Amino acid sequence: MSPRRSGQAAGARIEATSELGVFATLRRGIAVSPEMVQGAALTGLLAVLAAIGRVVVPIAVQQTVDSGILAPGGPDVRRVVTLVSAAAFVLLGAAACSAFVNVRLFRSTEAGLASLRVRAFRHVHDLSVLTQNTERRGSLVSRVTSDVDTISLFVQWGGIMLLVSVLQIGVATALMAVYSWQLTLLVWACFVPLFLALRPAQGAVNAAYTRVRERVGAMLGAISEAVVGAETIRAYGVAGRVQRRIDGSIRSTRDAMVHAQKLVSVVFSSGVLVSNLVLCAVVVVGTRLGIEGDITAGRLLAFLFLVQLFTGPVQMATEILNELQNAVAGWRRVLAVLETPVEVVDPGPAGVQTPRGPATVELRGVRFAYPGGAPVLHGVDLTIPARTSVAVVGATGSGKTTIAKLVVRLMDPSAGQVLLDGVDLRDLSLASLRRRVVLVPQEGFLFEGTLADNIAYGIRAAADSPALEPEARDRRVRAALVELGLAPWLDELPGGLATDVGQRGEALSAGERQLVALARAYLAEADLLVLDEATSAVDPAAEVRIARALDSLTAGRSTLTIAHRLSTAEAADLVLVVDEGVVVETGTHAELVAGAGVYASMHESWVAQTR
Ligand SMILES: Nc1ncnc2c1ncn2[C@@H]1O[C@H](COP(=O)(O)OP(=O)(O)OP(=O)(O)O)[C@@H](O)[C@H]1O
Repeated sequence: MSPRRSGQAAGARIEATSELGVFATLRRGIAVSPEMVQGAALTGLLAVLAAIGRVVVPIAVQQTVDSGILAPGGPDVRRVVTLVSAAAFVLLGAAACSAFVNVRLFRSTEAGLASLRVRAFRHVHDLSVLTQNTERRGSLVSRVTSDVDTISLFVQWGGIMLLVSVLQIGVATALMAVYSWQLTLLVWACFVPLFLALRPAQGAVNAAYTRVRERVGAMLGAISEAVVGAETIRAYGVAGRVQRRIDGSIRSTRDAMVHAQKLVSVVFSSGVLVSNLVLCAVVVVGTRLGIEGDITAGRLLAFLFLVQLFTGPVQMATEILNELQNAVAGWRRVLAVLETPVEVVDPGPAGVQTPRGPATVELRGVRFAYPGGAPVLHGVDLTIPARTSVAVVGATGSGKTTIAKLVVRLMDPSAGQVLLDGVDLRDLSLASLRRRVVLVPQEGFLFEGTLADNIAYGIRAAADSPALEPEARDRRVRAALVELGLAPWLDELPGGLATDVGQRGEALSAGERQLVALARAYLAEADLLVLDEATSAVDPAAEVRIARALDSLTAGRSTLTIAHRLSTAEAADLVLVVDEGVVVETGTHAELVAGAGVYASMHESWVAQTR
C-alpha cells in the first residue's frame, strides 16, 4: 500500500512563517521569482559605473585644489575650468547610468513580484479546503497582498539603495586608501564595531518585524470577518464586542509597529552618532598628518568628501536593514504558503481520463478525520449505480456532507478509496473529475455581476479556448433556464438576464439564489451531481419551481443528494442511512419504511409531524 493510500488526517496547516534564515529566505525568494534577477549582470555593471561616478567630485576637488588653485606657479584657472568641465561630463554619464539602473530594477522586480503574487494565489487555490480553513480568509489574503507589498517596498527602494550603497562603500574605500591609508584605517576602525554591534540588533529588529507582519495579518483577518459577518453581528447586537476585538487587534498591531520602530531608531541614531564622530576624528588626525607633510590640503578635503560618501550608505544601511527585515518577514509568510504541501494532488495530464457517460461511484472502506479531530467516518462502503438517484439521510453531524466532499474530492479519505467508474479519484486528472462531477452546495456562491454572468460560471471550456461571445453565452444561459422550466421566472425579473445579483447575490431571494445554482449546475453538463439539499424555507410556489428544475437537472444523471427532507429520500431510487460515520441501512424508501431500523423510526416521527 502506497503512503498516499494510507494518508493521515487531511489538511496540512499553513505555518505562520517559514523557518528559513535571512539569506536562505532571500535565496528561496529569488528562486521562486527568478524574474527578479533577470538582466542582473548588465544592471550590476551600470550600477558600478554610477558608483564610480560618485567619486568624481572628491577627485575633482583634490585635483582642483592641489594642481589648480595651489599649483606651484600660482593658481591655474584654465586647469580648474578643464577639471570642472570633465567632472560635470562624467557626472552626467553617471546620472544616466543611475537612471537606467532604476528603470531596469523596477522592471525586473515588478515582473518578479507579479509572478510571486500569481504563484502564491494559485497555490492558495490548490490547497485543500481543509488547509485553507486552518487560517482566516483575510489573513490568507494578506499573505498574497500586503506581505508581497512589503517585499516590493524593499526590492524597489531598499534593493536599489543596497546595491548602490555597497558599491559606493567599496569605491569610496579604494579611493580613500589611495589618498591616506592611515585615515582609511581610522574610518574602518570606527565603523567595524558599529557593524558588529548591528548584528544582534538585526536579530531583534528581525523578530520585531515578523511580529508586525503576523499582527497585520491577524488584524486584516479580524476586520474582513467582521465585514463579511456584518449582518449577523447587527442581528445579535454584538457590534460592541466585535469592535472591542478589532480595536484590540489594531492596538496590538500598533504596539508591534512602535516596538519595531523604536529598535530601528536606536540603530539609526547610533549610525548617525558614529558617522559624526568619524568626521571629527578625520579632521583632527588629518590636520596632524597634514602638518607632518603626509597629506596635501586637496587630499584631506577630498578625503572628507569621501568620508561623507562612505558614511551616507552606512547610515542608510540601518534604514535599508529596516526595510529588509520587514521584507524578509513578508517573504517568509508568502514562502510559508508556497511550502504548504498541496494535499489534493492533481495527477494532471498523466492522470486517467475516464470517458463521459453514466457515472458509477463507489466508496470502499472510507475513513476520515478532520485535522486534529476525532474520526468522522469509520469505514463507509457504498455504491451509487449509474443513472441512479441516491439520497443520503442521517442525523445532523452524522457525516453526510463529509461523504459528499469526498465524492467531489474536495479532500481525500484518511483511508480507503473513492472510485469513479472503478478508478480511484486520486488517479483521475482533476480536470476530468471536475468535468464529470459537480457539487451543488446548499448556498451556491454568487459573484458580483449579472444573473447571466453567474449562471455562465457553469459553462465548461478548455482552459485555452477563447471566452464565449456575450450573445452566444446569453443564448446558452437562456436555453438552460428554459429547459429547467424557469423561463417564467426569468420573464418576471425586470432586468432579465442582466439583473444585477448584488454582492454575494444579496439582491436575489434565497429561493432565487438556489435557482441560479441549479441553472449553473445544468450548464456544467456533469455525469454525476452531488446535491446538498437546501434547508432554507421558501414559499410553496418557489418550492414547486425548484422541484421542477431539480427534476430536469437530475434526469438521466447519477445523483447523490444529501437529503434533509424525507420527501426527497422518498423520491430517490435508493436511500442510504448514515449514523455516526457508518452506513447503517441501504434500500428503497419503501423497503426501509417496512423495516424496523433507524429510517423507519425517522419516517414515523416525520409522518407524525406533518400530520
Ligand atoms: N471542517 C471541519 N473541521 C472539523 N470538523 C468538522 C469539519 N466539518 C465537519 N466536521 C465535523 O464532522 C462531523 C460530520 O460533519 P458533517 O458536516 O459531515 O455532518 P452532516 O451529517 O452533513 O451534518 P448536517 O446534516 O448538520 O449538515 C461533525 O461532527 C462535524 O463537527
